[in-house]
Amino acid sequence: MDMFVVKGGRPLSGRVRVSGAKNAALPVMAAMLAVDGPVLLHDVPHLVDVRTLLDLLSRLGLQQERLEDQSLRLEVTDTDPCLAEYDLVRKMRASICVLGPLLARRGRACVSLPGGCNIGDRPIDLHLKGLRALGAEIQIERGYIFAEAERLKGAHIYLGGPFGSTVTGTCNLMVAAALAEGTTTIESAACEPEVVDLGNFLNQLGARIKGLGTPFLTIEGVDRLQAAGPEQQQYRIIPDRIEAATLMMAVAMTSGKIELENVDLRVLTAVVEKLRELGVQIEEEQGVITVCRVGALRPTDCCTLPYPGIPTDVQAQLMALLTTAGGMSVITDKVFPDRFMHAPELVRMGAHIRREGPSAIISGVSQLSGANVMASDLRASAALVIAALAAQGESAIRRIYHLDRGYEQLECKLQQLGADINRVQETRENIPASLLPDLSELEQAAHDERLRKFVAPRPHLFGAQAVDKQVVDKSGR
Ligand SMILES: CC(=O)N[C@H]1[C@@H](OP(=O)(O)OP(=O)(O)OC[C@H]2O[C@@H](n3ccc(=O)[nH]c3=O)[C@H](O)[C@@H]2O)O[C@H](CO)[C@@H](O)[C@@H]1O
Ligand SMILES: C=C(OP(=O)(O)O)C(=O)O
Repeated sequence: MDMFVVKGGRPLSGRVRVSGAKNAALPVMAAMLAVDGPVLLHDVPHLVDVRTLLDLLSRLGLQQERLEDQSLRLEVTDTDPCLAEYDLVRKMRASICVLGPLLARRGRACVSLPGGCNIGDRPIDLHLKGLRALGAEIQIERGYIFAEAERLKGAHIYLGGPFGSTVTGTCNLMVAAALAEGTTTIESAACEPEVVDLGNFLNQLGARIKGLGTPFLTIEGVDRLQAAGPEQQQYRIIPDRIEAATLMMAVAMTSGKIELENVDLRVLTAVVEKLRELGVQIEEEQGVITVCRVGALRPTDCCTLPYPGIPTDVQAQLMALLTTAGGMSVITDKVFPDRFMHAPELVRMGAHIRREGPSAIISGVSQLSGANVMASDLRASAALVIAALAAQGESAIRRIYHLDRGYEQLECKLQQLGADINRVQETRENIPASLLPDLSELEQAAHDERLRKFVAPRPHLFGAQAVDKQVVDKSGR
């Protein structure tokens, strides 16, 4: 397993390009199961999630070819398979996006219940409700969804759940409805730019989806999805707004100045407004975004919401940033109210964070300090990286395989911006000495009255007297 070793305290500066969006690329790739003929996708990032989905899609009869660095040619060559096995599906949430295309194009699907980041409850009841409304027979047995339909039929679907709509659910239903007989209307559809990207992709291949980017979609079913000519055979994935926001927060936290290419600020309004409120300058000139922090960070209150609100996928990074804002901030996650696994890790670095239900109350400190920390999910990993870049001293961030699911070469991009961050194997030898207090340090501590009580139970360091005292205290005398 790999980990990052980060030496904090260097302001970021320079220019990098943001990659294509993971959460747009994955549903588009899955939708290819419903498409006849080849399509060349551009700006598909090199990510573990992309590789996992390609593995799954190849077992479902999709042939793939990486052409130039970021381009991927996909084409269905076998329409028989319909089984998406647990071993692959458990690794990522977006694998549930094969359900709609398989059902619509092949009439049957057997898909394991999906995995993904451990960020709270992630049911799929809305996906199933929508597919049932389109006429699918669905059962769940032994952890698998068994779905069947001769030809799906258009229907009216209300997709509102307790926390708003569903992103991957809307993706599944859009593909299913695109090939259904008749017209489907989806009320309370997700408006996220990644959903719009999938809709644009399907429309380019002959689908008739109207209302993209609004909560009310009208989808007129067609018989097939296929490129009408060479121009329609190519599609470019949108830039990753979450990666862009993460880099903006990294520069804000390290007081640097960077330039970002391949960013669409129009889909980042809520994030940009919030960062400006905190004291971050964000300007666009000729397609390049300049980000720099001016003065001390100000505290704020904020709430994650479905698009166009602040995305839950930047909540962890924003929390890292607010740990050093001067004053009290409150973050509430209205999409995943339990998505706070990063908070105790930030506390290891000296942050003051208290959890209150779906909120975290952050009391800003002047400086974080490097520590051993553990990534628990994709965006939590990014939050720890940001915090480590600004902390005093070195940090070791374990379990960065979570980060590799969704950030393309993040450490290389940060190195390009001047950060001292390295990927090393997770072994004891690779942990910075400053994070492994050695015996001589403890010996020194023994001479320091204030620290002595913390390390007293080591007989060979502190002598028999200290040990005796322990025994006496434990026995209650
Ligand atoms: C691969 C991908 O695109 N992942 C994103 C997608 O996940 P994903 O599509 O899994 O998230 P959803 O939009 O479905 O979930 C949003 C909320 O709806 C609830 N819900 C969802 C489905 C359902 O059937 N019933 C239900 O109650 C969930 O528990 C959650 O509280 O959107 C999330 C919310 O923007 C992001 O954090 C993820 O990065
Ligand atoms: C939560 C995320 O991914 P997934 O839905 O694949 O778990 C994410 O991209 O932040």
